[in-house]
Amino acid sequence: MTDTDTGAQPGTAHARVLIATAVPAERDAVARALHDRPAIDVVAVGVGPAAAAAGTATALTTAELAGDPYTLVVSAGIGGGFSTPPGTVLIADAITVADLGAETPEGFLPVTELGFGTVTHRPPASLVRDLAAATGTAPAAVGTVLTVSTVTGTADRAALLARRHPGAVAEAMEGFGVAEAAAAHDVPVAEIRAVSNAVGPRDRAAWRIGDALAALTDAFGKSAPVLESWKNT
Ligand SMILES: O=C(O)c1cccc(C(=O)CC[C@H]2O[C@@H](n3cnc4c(=O)[nH]cnc43)[C@H](O)[C@@H]2O)c1
Repeated sequence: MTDTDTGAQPGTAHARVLIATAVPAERDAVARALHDRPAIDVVAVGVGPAAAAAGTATALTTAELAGDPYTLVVSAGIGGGFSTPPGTVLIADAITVADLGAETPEGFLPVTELGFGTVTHRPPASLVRDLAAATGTAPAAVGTVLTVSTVTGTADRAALLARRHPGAVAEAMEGFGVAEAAAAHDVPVAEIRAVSNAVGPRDRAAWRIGDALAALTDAFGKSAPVLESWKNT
């Protein structure tokens, strides 16, 4: 296929978007909004940052080797909200791993303070702005989405995370892994979450997964034109 076939300017890579969810139910909720969008692929990469990084990196490498690389990666799914009700759509302006580091007698040290790696990936500001506008997301619902390896289950832990990350709007388990893979391939990243539950004392019966999945479908229906047309300038 040539650049002309895709409608892109000659010599300009056409947009190709990879959306990574944790589980098939999330993948299907996103994909429901994306029929007739051949430039966007949705894959379920597994639960947790390690599975997410491995699955995303595999998809990125496969596309590169096929000569049709992805130009944008999105981590998507349901998540715990810090202060917004189930069904709220949240957009990350920072994707931060909350529990990568070391406990010390003086408290938690992020891995960067140990001299390693990174703890935050920042989606491009113009993409965050365009996604928020397209989905009608309020400014208060744009913020840091934390990545955790253990779902928060107590009020104490929720308060500690909120104190440590005052800009946090949500926690989930994959964003940082997806972002690490995207960064390794030099591809920009975004994260979109729909709230299924509150971050706090564990109450699995109170999770509103159906509401969150429906909100996810709606958000991706509205976001698809932005994802397809957004250019990293
Ligand atoms: O049981 C189902 O039908 C079902 C359908 C879709 C998704 C699920 C999940 O359990 C997804 C797990 C996924 O959700 C994220 N998540 C949601 N709430 C939180 C939270 O409070 N803290 C951290 N992560 C959360 C997370 O990304 C998981 O991978 C079930």
